[in-house]
Amino acid sequence: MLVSVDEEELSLPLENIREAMGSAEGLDPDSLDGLPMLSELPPTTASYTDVNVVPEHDKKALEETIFNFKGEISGLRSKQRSLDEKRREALNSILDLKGSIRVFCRVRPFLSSDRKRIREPISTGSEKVLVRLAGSRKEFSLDKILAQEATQEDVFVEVEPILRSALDGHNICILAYGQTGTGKTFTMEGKRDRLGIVPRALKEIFCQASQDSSVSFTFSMSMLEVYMGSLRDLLTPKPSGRTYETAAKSNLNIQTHRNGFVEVEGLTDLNVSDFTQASRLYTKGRHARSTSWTNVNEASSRSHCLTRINIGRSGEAIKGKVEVSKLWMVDLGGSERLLKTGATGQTLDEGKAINLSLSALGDVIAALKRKRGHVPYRQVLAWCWALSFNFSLSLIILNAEIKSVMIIANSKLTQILQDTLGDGSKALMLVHISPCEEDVGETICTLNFAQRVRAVESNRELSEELKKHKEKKISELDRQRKDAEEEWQKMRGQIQKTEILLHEKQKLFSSTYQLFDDPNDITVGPQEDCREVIGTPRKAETAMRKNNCNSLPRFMTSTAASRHRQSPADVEIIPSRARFLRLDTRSSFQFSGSQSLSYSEPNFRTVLRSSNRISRYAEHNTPPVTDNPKCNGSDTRIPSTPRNKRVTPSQPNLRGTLSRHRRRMSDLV
Ligand SMILES: Nc1ncnc2c1ncn2[C@@H]1O[C@H](COP(=O)(O)OP(=O)(O)OP(=O)(O)O)[C@@H](O)[C@H]1O
Repeated sequence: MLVSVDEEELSLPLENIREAMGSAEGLDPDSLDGLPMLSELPPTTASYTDVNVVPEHDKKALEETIFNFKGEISGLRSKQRSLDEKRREALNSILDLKGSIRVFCRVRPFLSSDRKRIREPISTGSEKVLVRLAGSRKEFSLDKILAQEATQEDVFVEVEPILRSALDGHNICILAYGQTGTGKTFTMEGKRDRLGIVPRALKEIFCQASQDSSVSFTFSMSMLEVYMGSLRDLLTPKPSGRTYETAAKSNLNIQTHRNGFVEVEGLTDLNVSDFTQASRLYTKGRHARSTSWTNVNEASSRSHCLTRINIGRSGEAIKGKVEVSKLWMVDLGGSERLLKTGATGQTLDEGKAINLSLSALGDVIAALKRKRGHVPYRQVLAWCWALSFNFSLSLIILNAEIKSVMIIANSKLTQILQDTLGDGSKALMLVHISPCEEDVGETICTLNFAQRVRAVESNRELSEELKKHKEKKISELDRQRKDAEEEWQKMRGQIQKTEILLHEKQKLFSSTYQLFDDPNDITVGPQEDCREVIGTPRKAETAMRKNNCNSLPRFMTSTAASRHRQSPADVEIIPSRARFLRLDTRSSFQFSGSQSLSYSEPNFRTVLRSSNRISRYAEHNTPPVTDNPKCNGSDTRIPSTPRNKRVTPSQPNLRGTLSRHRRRMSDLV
């Protein structure tokens, strides 16, 4: 057998050859597409009489290239980590400067059922809302106003930075507050074609997590509802023989650990590894809530619905520690003015329950903003016991007990949220208002509440000079954050490209020298585009490895006997020890590590072709390297979820029933 080889080319690393060939044909040397097939390489001059004889120095060159690629990847990764650190610090400072509890206002557009007047009572600026009422005007300043025209996308853009902060390890709480029918559920859940914050956030966190290979993320999800003092688990499995109603009504206890960590005892907490799973659970939770709505009269707008994502972070970037943070997304019950409505009985109790819990929430947030020593998470509880005592003195024990049970239960909302409203956490409250004249009274109540939550900072109105200074600082930090993010993305692109080259070399090395992939080795291809597969990086990596492994033809994968010969210890030392492996361990199908070999023997040609096809197959099956893939939950398509499993709002016919249930208290007068 005669193989002709250019001896000089044998010592050239593959990328040099590629570069030379690429530039000769006007190709981008970085691109793998358009590379000539090995079979197309021109014949060379040197010749060997036996195919099994491959110069040792060529093997060394290949090993060195692999070694260098690994070094390059680890250097890039460490740069990426420090950039991520910079980005996190900048983002955190921005959020702190803007305020750790921010209040936005969204104005609902007019609905076809609304009576529209020529002169609208609400006018908006970027941070101000003006309300006209009987000849007087009242102005409210908030952090951001989302006018009637604001789309779901506009809302999500404002929420995005705080989500990033959740992945960075902070406890986060996003709350939708407002009068019944002003669009809280629309903002949080959305509609099929206009997804709300929760489904977008689920998509965004998995997408962002899949891009960060320096941290390993784990996610789990829970959903519950607070209705008239009972906590209802919305993801509990339905036990056979019991209606969901009975199963879900189990009253759960809240536990506060010494370190301040709050846990709802017995609450279903399910691991989720990708967006599809999470959205499936979210749909289940929403339906559970819907079911109870149809069965329990008036429960629709009389409850708070809470979705929690627990985020676990571990890995090199956080020095081997495991950190857990929480993201709460809350659709609060509708606030009502009880005196105006003149409601009685159950409706009055529900209204009181919601208003009390909302007022307790306002107290807690206001206290936190004032950075008071005592935060009244349980203030309502103390009050309730005093009330109960007084009443018992007056021998109205029964009445007092009923009231105290209700009040205790209502404070549960603030108890559950206490570790996401305290130090180091960040909260965003989206207050919703109606554009209608007849709702102006309730609109003012809502905006007063919003002002109260924001009161302390706005009372300390900064001077113009200080305001400018603050804005300058924020934009400077924002630039730093964006620069770090851009650099990080570039690094990511470089890592992906180097990983592809490394992977090719490793494959070439294994196929040539019959060594097998080291399971602990960096043998990943490019990271998958999160728009196609949204999962945790670890999962994506595993899938990629499997894919790579399966892409080898059978004769190139290890047999039981060869695995036995090649102990794991041998495999682990590919870069250092493999170069000393004897040539006689190679099979007759092996060829030199350098792809500059030309050949004339037909069998050899077949092997080379199949090897080349493998590499091309791998390229086609790995998603393209995107320099800056956009995660933004704005892409509302959910490609991989079957139609019947997609996140959808409540069924229209059910919605019809619900809207009848949604008795507006103002209509009861
Ligand atoms: N920004 C918006 N754009 C279009 N439609 C909206 C918007 N906001 C609310 N709506 C519509 O207004 C109606 C009431 O909204 P929604 O049910 O979200 O109110 P809510 O505040 O959640 O009420 P409740 O307190 O009873 O739960 C729905 O039909 C919804 O589609």
